[in-house]
Amino acid sequence: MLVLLSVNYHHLCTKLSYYDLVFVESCGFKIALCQLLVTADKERNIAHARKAIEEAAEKGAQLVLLPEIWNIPYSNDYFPVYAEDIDAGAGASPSIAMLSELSERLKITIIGGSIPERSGDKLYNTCCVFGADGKIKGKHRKIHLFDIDIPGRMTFKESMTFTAGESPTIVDTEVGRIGIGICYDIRFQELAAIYAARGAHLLCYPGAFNMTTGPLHWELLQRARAADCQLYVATCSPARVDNASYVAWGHSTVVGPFGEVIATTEHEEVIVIAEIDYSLIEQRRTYLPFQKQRRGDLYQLVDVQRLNTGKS
Ligand SMILES: NC(=O)CC(=O)C(=O)O
Repeated sequence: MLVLLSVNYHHLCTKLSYYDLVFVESCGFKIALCQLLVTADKERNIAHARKAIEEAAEKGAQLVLLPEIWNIPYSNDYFPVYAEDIDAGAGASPSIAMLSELSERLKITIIGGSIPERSGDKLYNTCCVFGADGKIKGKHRKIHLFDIDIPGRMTFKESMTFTAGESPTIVDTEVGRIGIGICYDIRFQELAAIYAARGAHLLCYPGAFNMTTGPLHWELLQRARAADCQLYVATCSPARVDNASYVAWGHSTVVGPFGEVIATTEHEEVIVIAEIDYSLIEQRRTYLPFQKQRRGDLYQLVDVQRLNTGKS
C-alpha cells in the first residue's frame, strides 16, 4: 500500500496550561491514517485492515486511525446484516477481535474507525478506541446521525437503521487525551469545544463525506474545529469506489493547532503518516491567546454531562 509521509515538526515539550490540558511526557509521535478501500467482502476487509495497520506500525506509527464503516460498504442495506455485538466478546465481533489483538501485539493505540454495532434490538455506528494493551478504552456511538436531503445530489437517512449515541467520548490514551466524533459529528462545534474544555489534545473523526459535501466542507470543518479549539484534528475516510452506492470523498487529513493542514491525500487507497507534537498547542495558544479573551460574562458553553453527573 502507498505510504505518504508528511513534514516533520520537532519542538521541545512543555507543560500545557489552558483548558486543563494534561501534561504528556512524550509530545512527539507518528499518527497513521489508513484510507482503506472497502469492498462487499467483510472477511477480506478485515484482513486488509489488518495488513494496513501492521504496515503503519512498521513505519513507526504509535496511533492508527481507521475510516468510518471500514468493514462493509456504507449503506443502510448492509448495516443490519453485518452488525457485530461488540460487548459479546471476540467470537461475536471479528472486527473488534482483530483490532484488539493488533493493538496489544504491536503496542499501539488504535482508533478503530467505526463499524455497525448491534446492541439488543438497536444498531449504532460505533468507534472503539484500543489502548496499547489491547483493551477497549472508549466506545463512541455516533451522536449526530447523518440525515440529509439535498435534492438531486445527496440524500441519506442513517436514522433508518441506526440509533444515535447518547454521550460525548473523550479518552486518555498512551498518545494523549483524544476526543472522538464520527463524520457528521464534526459539524457540531459545541462537541469539539466541550472536548477542548475537557483538555483534549487531539480530535479524531473517522468519516465518510461524499461527493457533494466533501469538496465544500470536509477540509473546511476540520480546519475550523482545529483553529477554534487550537488543537490537532485528524480524519480518516474510506478510499473512493466510483461505482459504490455511496461514494466517499476520501482526503484523510491531519490539521495542526493553527488550522494548518499538516498532511492530506487525494481519494485513492493510502496510508498517510504525520508527526504530531503537542507542544505546539501551547505555543499557538500563547501566540494567539483568544481562549483567555472569551467574554464569559456575555456567553457561556455549558457542559451538560458534567453538570448532570459531576463527571468528565
Ligand atoms: N456521512 C456523514 O456522516 C456526514 C457527511 O457526509 C456530511 O456531513 O456531509
